[in-house]
Amino acid sequence: MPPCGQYGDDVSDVFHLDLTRADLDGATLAILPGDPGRVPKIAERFDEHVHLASNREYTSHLARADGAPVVVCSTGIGGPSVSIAVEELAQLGIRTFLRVGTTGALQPDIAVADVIVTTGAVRLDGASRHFAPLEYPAVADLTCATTLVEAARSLDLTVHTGVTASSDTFYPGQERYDTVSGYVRREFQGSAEEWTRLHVLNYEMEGATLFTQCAANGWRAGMVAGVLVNRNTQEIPDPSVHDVVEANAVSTVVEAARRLVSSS
Ligand SMILES: O=P(O)(O)O[C@H]1O[C@H](CO)[C@@H](O)[C@H]1O
Ligand SMILES: O=c1cc[nH]c(=O)[nH]1
Repeated sequence: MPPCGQYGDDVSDVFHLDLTRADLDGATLAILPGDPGRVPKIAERFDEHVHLASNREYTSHLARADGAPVVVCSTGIGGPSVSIAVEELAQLGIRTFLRVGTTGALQPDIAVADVIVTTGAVRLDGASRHFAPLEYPAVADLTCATTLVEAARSLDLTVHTGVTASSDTFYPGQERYDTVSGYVRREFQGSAEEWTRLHVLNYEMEGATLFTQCAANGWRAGMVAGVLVNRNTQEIPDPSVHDVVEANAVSTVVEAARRLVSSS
């Protein structure tokens, strides 16, 4: 066991990701989709890629952008699982984390298949409190956010920037009534309208943990999400739009990763 905080070349497999430092071949940037099924779709957008490991919700590939190694690793759903992926990837040398996901828009002018680059997240989650007190802001790294925006624009995508609400639950925490019980706790009743009035752009489930954990450790993090549904018109996303939404977000993060590794 290395001394606390001193992770070097001798690290054996990290506990959940089933990866070693040697597997990453010196990579310092990771792309983090939530869905393990999205990992090969992202990795194959690079020049070459190889499957590294699959354990629980964590599937990882090593890809190359003009020779530079880039890790693609799924995080599963929610703050607790993303926090494990980030910690274990950081133990192996990753210092820049780009989350790519899907989201539900709150502002009426945001359309399905647009992309959202988050500048800061409302900490509705529990896991971020394990890294810093609630007064600490969940903010994206400026270079990561700017690069994601430039990447989206270079692809002629409609990109929105601003604040995201990160909820621990998909249903009550995002004020969805279309459930078995149909019940949303009083704390969350009216919350979607309030976040909308406060100019929050969207709901998702990992950003607040990712940003707080990374900022508190001095690591860089950015996040782009494809809009699956606009909550002003619909509660549950329509599966028929999923592929185009995912493709827009994936294209953005791949282009941003290329730019970040080529400039480092
Ligand atoms: O598409 P992903 O990355 O999973 O992101 C969003 O989708 C999941 C919920 O359906 C949550 O993880 C949410 O953050
Ligand atoms: O509405 C949505 C869509 C995707 N992911 C979420 O967390 N919420």
